[in-house]
Amino acid sequence: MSALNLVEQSKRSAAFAAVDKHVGPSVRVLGVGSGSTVVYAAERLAELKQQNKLHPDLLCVPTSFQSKQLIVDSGLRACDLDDLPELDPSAPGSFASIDVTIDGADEVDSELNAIKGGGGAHLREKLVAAASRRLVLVADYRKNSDVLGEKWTQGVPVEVSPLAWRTIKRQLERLGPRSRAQGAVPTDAAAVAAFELAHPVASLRQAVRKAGPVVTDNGNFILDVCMGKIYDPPAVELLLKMVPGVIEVGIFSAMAAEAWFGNEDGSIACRIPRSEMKKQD
Ligand SMILES: O=C[C@H](O)[C@H](O)[C@H](O)COP(=O)(O)O
Repeated sequence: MSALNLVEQSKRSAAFAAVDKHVGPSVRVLGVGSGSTVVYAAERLAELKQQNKLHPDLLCVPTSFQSKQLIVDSGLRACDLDDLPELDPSAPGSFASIDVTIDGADEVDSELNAIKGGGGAHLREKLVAAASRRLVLVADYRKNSDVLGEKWTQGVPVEVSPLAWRTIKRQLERLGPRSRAQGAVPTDAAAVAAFELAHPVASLRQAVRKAGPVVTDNGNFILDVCMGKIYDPPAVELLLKMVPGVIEVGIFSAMAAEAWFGNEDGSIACRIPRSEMKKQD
């Protein structure tokens, strides 16, 4: 099998396995992620729908324009996040009105912190993930990592306001130890040790087959911020998010409950956060 086919096959097997495990007739509201791996999840959902194995009134919450098309093309019903009924506020976890969300990832570390937004969809993806009782990631073996930034070296996708993208870029690039020492941003010890590079480099993501920048589904720009390995994803997420004009950061810290990977040898691995594994030992 060629390398390309191997990657596609591993995406497909991970997506099929995750859907089979998590999307049965009891799931009433499903979040549908974005990207090339989720295409296979949608393929499996369409099959299950044909076989009457899904809830008859299943609602699917999209995370992007692409995701909505996948839902509609699979014969499923799309529903906006804000159209979901408000749950009993006194019930535990009541904010989570989505039963489960299946989404892709660009890189996943041992605690299931993830980098997302390679396709520019991370703002809506994070909104949907935060409203989900369970976030399940699906990916091929190239995304399976110990530390974020080890395999995904294109930078953390950061959605920013087009109004002042140059100013935001400069501020993001000042998030090195020197600017922290000057008091430009918090000098919190965890944040200082959070990433590898003293001077992050942010680049405006350029469109392909259109002159100029990528414009997200929300009308914003994307800065890809290279900062080497990310040793403390929650601290870095917070640090980036504090820069005025940053709309959403493509670091998803401690949001995923499970990650399914298609391996090179054709097998499938399901991972939970390493700290959870230790508790189960
Ligand atoms: O913005 C895009 C999303 O975060 C995707 O889920 C992520 O980039 C992974 O995409 P793919 O499955 O194509 O590798």
